[in-house]
Amino acid sequence: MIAITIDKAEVSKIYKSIDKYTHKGIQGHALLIGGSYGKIGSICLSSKAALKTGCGLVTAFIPKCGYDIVQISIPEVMVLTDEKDELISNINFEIIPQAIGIGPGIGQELPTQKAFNEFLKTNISPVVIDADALNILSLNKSWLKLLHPKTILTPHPKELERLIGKWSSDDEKMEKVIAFSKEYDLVIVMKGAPTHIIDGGIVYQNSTGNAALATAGSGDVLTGMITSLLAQSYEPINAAILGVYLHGLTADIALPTTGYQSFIASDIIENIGKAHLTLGN
Ligand SMILES: NC(=O)C1=CN([C@@H]2O[C@H](COP(=O)(O)OP(=O)(O)OC[C@H]3O[C@@H](n4cnc5c(N)ncnc54)[C@H](O)[C@@H]3O)[C@@H](O)[C@H]2O)[C@@H](O)CC1
Ligand SMILES: Nc1ncnc2c1ncn2[C@@H]1O[C@H](COP(=O)(O)OP(=O)(O)O)[C@@H](O)[C@H]1O
Ligand SMILES: [Mg+2]
Repeated sequence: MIAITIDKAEVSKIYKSIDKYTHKGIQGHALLIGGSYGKIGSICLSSKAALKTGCGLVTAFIPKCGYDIVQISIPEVMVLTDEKDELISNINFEIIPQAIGIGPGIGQELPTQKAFNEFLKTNISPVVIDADALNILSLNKSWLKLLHPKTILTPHPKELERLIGKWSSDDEKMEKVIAFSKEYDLVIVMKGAPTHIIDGGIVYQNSTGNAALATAGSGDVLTGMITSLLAQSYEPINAAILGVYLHGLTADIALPTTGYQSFIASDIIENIGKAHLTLGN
């Protein structure tokens, strides 16, 4: 196993500054798929985080009940809706996104499971899989072989346990995740304190972030950030490394003004700009 610390020196090697002559059409189009009745906020957070991380265009694919919510809360984001009101049942779109993030707030209802299966069979874009989409994979493990190489999975400890089963020590957990990453050729963002990223036999350990991130929606924001970087043509492993680093750095930057208690997921989004500025333009 090779172990690498994700610090400023490491991310500076992969960070791409913005070209003076770029435009929104070549800056990457990210599609965020998720939300269900009562959990539209998750996709608002992911979509806004994607825009703030620098991609040129963001579209949210959500159930109909979220249409006004997303349009009003983030006017910069375009919206496509499912035919169903309260859940996603048929993921159908004509745009060609450069990356897709799927799962925040999507729920695990049977029609949503079926839609996710169809999506996996037909999708051609690089993907980040999070939250309930991970739980759906855990319920249907044979679908794991439908994932393209280097698909990014972002489980928190409970989602990870559902995917790979229980472990009895940190060493055993790491062995199991490495084996899982190798078996399906996946990039695993193993969220925690600290977050590790596993790409086969290489394990990256993040150095940013603090307990302020233990707040609702902070993972939804991370999904938007990594999807945005993927859409901007970062290789999957580099999108995961840079996304996790910047996400943690926002909490380190904000902590002196928010304290641990009052920091919320929207504060991550507000500080993405300052985090980016520590690396370049
Ligand atoms: N505003 C919104 O719309 C929000 C929607 N969310 C969505 O709600 C759905 C359910 O997500 P949840 O993650 O809450 O549900 P889960 O049932 O997947 O996870 C919650 C369980 O995991 C455990 N857990 C979480 N992090 C842990 C850690 N670091 N160490 C140990 N145990 C840990 C908790 O104790 C709890 O038992 C997802 O689709 C998610 O995207 C949440 O992200 C919260 C905000
Ligand atoms: N104590 C902590 N220290 C550092 N990072 C944390 C801590 N608690 C949570 N995080 C980070 O916050 C995020 C939580 O993600 P997740 O559990 O998916 O949240 P949600 O589903 O509510 O959006 C992860 O990136 C995780 O690493
Ligand atoms: Mg989550």
